[in-house]
Amino acid sequence: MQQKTVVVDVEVRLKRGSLADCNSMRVEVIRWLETQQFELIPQSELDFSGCGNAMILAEVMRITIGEIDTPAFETLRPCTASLRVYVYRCEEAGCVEDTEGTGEDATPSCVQWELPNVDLDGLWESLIYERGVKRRLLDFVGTSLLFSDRGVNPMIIGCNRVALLHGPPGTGKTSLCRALAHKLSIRLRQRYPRGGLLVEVNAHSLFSKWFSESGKLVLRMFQHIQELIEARDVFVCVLIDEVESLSASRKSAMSGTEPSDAIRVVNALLTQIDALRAHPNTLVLTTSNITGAIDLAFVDRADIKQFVGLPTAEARYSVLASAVAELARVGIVTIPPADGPASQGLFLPFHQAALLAGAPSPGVSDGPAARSAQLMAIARACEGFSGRVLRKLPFLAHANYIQAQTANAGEYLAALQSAVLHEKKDRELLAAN
Ligand SMILES: Nc1ncnc2c1ncn2[C@@H]1O[C@H](COP(=O)(O)OP(=O)(O)OP(=O)(O)O)[C@@H](O)[C@H]1O
Repeated sequence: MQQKTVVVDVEVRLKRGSLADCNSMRVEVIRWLETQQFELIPQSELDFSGCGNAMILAEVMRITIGEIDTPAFETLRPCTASLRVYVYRCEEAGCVEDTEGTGEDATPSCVQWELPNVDLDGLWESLIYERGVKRRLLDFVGTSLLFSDRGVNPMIIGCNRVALLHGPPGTGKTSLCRALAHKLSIRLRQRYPRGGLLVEVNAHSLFSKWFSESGKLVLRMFQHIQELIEARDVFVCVLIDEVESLSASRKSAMSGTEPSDAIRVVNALLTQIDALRAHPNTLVLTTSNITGAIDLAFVDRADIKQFVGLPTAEARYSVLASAVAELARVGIVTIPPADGPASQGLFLPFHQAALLAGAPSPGVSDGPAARSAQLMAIARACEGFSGRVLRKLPFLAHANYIQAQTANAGEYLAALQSAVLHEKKDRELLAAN
């Protein structure tokens, strides 16, 4: 018998209103998968329509394969993998804003999500980074939990359970933090049966017109977080966005242009973050656009500092391919029936597309190879664009160059190319001014 070595995480989302028992479902899914020979593709959805299991067909909405740590090109099948199956239900209500003040003066101090949350489901898979970025974040949490389980003395080995994601604007840092919190609430379900909570704080908002009140605001907010943490069967992620604004305030305070209030507020925040360390069911995720501007006191608290850069050619190709596939799914982009269902056969995988020499011949836009070559040329032209810009281009391509209910794939890709050229010109103009 072949040895089962590679661990594969499989997430099973139950349908809305499903009353299925998660443990029984887990057993059913494992039983089915262990007999299957198909290839497991990392971060893809599994087609289980032909599984022949009445319980799975009636109750399951989606089955997703997690990150797989095998060398690229190595084929992995369910029957030879070691499967870790997680069954979950999504909280249907979106985020809730906890605001300070009333009327015009109302300032959202934090936003709270119950996890797993329907609004965040699929976000992790939609974010495309170089190999290892997501794995590193998951491994960081794994090590943090192991150390706290084994009672490793924090005075001997520092572990604050604080992560800092930094990089250019629009590269998906905030989204990645939200997606990580959602993912953890699914994967840590056995440990935290009541699920998770994500409390999102925008650091900048702590220093706006509420400046003189900020100290109190920080304390009140962390008191609230402490109350949430008290329930030991809930995993609480605290996301602090734009942490560089804290340092800016502290620096200006130290140079004497601001009252000592600013120093007190930042110190209060750092003290509160330190206090969270005592609770193993918490994780602090922070983001920043300007790495150099972050307070060293803050940087030192982060156990890991993950740079999140502009998308690589492979990521750009995948983001754009997923956008065209989505438009094909809803029938806005059409593909010839001979190419198969819209969800498949639209584009070749990146490594195959990269082998296609140059752009496709003019006028030839049908068939996965021709489309992939065209998309590859577009993806290459998008060098320097952030993920945020890439996600907007497919909309602009339609709005500016199609303006019809449907377009064939060739027409749409030509529109996408025009949208990219337009975006580049806009950027050149902005840079020149
Ligand atoms: N690598 C990527 N893959 C897929 N989508 C991405 C990627 N990077 C960014 N996006 C998309 O861009 C949008 C903006 O992302 P987000 O706001 O999380 O970025 P950010 O880095 O936090 O930005 P900022 O620093 O300006 O706050 C999201 O819709 C996200 O899904």
